[in-house]
Amino acid sequence: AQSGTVAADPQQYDQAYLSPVTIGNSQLMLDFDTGSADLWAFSNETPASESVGHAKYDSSTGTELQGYSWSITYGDQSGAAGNVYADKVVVGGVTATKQAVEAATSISTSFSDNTDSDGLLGLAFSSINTVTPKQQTTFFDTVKPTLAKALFTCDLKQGNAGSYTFGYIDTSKYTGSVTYVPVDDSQGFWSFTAGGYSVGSDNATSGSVGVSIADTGTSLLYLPAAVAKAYYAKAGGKFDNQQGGYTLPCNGNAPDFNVAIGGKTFVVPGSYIAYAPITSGSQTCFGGIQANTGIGFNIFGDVFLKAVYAIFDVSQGAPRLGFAAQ
Ligand SMILES: O=C(CNCc1ccccc1)Nc1scc(-c2ccccc2)c1C(=O)NCc1ccccc1
Repeated sequence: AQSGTVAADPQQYDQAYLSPVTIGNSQLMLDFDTGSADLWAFSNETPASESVGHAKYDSSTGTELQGYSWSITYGDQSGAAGNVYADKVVVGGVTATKQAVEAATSISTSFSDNTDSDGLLGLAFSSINTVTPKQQTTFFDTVKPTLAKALFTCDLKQGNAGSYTFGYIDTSKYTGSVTYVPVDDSQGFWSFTAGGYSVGSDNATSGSVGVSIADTGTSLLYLPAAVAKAYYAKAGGKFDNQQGGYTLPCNGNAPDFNVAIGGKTFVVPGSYIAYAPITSGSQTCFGGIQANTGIGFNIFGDVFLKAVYAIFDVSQGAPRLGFAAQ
């Protein structure tokens, strides 16, 4: 049975985390993304003008899936599209001999401009893979039958290399016990329900945060507008139309954000929520918590995930998420 681990290296401000992946004879840095289900990469089929500074998948090692194509658009209107190959993919020693690899023939500027990232490795459910005419499986679904345990874990860190494991839980990565919650995979996401929340040392938890997804591909923590408002009221932040979101002082006094999941309270340190100066050297920071307006559910992105050890587990049949303090 297979199992393995791979580093997750943070970009500036932990905007994304990138991991080394071997596809055929190419080595690329991919953004592991539990919020989408396509493994796509810059390739020899990507226009040179769009792939300056990127490592590229050389599709000559793959077997083309004739007539297959893919096209994906994310909530920020970024996206990519292209052709599909079957090729060998190795992640941290775990090998998928015939993995659908989506070679990009067109890519939006936000991906072309981010030269650290050579593509995405989707880890959401394969039900939202965009390949047509026949949907393909994610890397995790492809290797799942060969894994020691049908699960993967994510241990992201603020400003430091974290890791993903496949097939085993690294018990040295967390403290205390793991709290498991049921996952509703009907929309293709790792979706769970979060409970009450509190700000700073207040212990009076309020309201209920509600339906949420665990999304390594999204940088920030998107919460109901009322919860974001309550947080920034205590944090001395404000909604800044020009910045397109909440900002707050970078001065190190941002309160923690506490949220109950499965009856256990998890703490997001205030230092994660003073996310990044709005312009280099500014004393005003863009907030790591933002309103989920227009999204329809909460996104527990990297700002939350780097505060916990997360276990994405389908070993029990029904999918579940495990969270532990780290
Ligand atoms: O799309 C994802 C997961 N992939 C994130 C990603 C990774 C690399 C490059 C681009 C995007 N997650 C989800 S689930 C639902 C949304 C969403 C967000 C805003 C409006 C509507 C839907 C998103 C998403 O787009 N996340 C990325 C993102 C970018 C900008 C602002 C918010 C979120």
